[in-house]
Amino acid sequence: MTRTVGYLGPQGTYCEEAVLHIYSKTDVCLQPFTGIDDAIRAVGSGTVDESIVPVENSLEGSVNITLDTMAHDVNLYITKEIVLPVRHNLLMKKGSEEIAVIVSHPQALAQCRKTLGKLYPKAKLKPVESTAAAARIVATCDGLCAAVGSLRAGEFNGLTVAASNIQDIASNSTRFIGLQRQPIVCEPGNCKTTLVCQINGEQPGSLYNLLGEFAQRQVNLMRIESRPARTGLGMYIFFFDIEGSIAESNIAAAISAIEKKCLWYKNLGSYPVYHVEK
Ligand SMILES: O=C(O)C(=O)C[C@]1(C(=O)O)C=C[C@@H](O)C=C1
Repeated sequence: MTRTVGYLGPQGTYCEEAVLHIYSKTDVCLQPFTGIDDAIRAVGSGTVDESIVPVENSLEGSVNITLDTMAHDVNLYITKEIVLPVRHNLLMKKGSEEIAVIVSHPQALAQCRKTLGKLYPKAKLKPVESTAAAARIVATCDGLCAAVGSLRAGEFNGLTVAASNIQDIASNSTRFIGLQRQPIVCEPGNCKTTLVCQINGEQPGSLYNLLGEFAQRQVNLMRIESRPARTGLGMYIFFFDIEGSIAESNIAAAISAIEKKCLWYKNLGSYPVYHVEK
């Protein structure tokens, strides 16, 4: 049976670009969603086999909706990571000159905030569901609007490029993850492992104690991110990205020690990392 892969649509998003670096269009059935959380929940409910969604950007940091949905709303595993260079363009209707409104995904607008402020100080920035949704809107607007998005989004919607490489930092890149209902076996090598847990924040040293379990086993942490636990103000959950696979004995031992010290805990899986060259 053909594998169905969900992503943040419509056609022309960076998310779709990440999917197409992993799968060929002829091998999978691509299913666009209007929201990142919809794409994630569709894996949980069995509507699609996998969804590929953004999780972190080098300029703007975490994509909170991805972290929160994974922690609170579904029980899924990360099965791959794709790091994609993100080069934004300002897309306009052919023949337009003035720009009063610039539309895009909030992450994309934020990644270009300084550049847009310099080029179009009077333009209003308007967030929409995705960069490709923004390009669609511009294709049907009165001509005073522009979209921040990819060259593909511009091409699909018949737009011209008014400015290219408008991200505030040239090396801008976004990490995407593939989510599935079952974990994969990731042989030690180019692997990462992600955990999320809630600790007892009222006990002094509880985070320090957790970190000690990694340190004493020479386990390298690549990222720590905290998000609200949703159990009250001042309560947090922590995401840990670890270098390596749970198939490695020191990582497996650190994880089982941590499990015992948390109020709740989820192992989000061990998975390979793919870097897309630009
Ligand atoms: O709107 C898109 O094109 C997306 O794929 C979403 C998204 C994100 O949410 O981070 C992906 C990559 C860029 O960082 C900007 C936007």
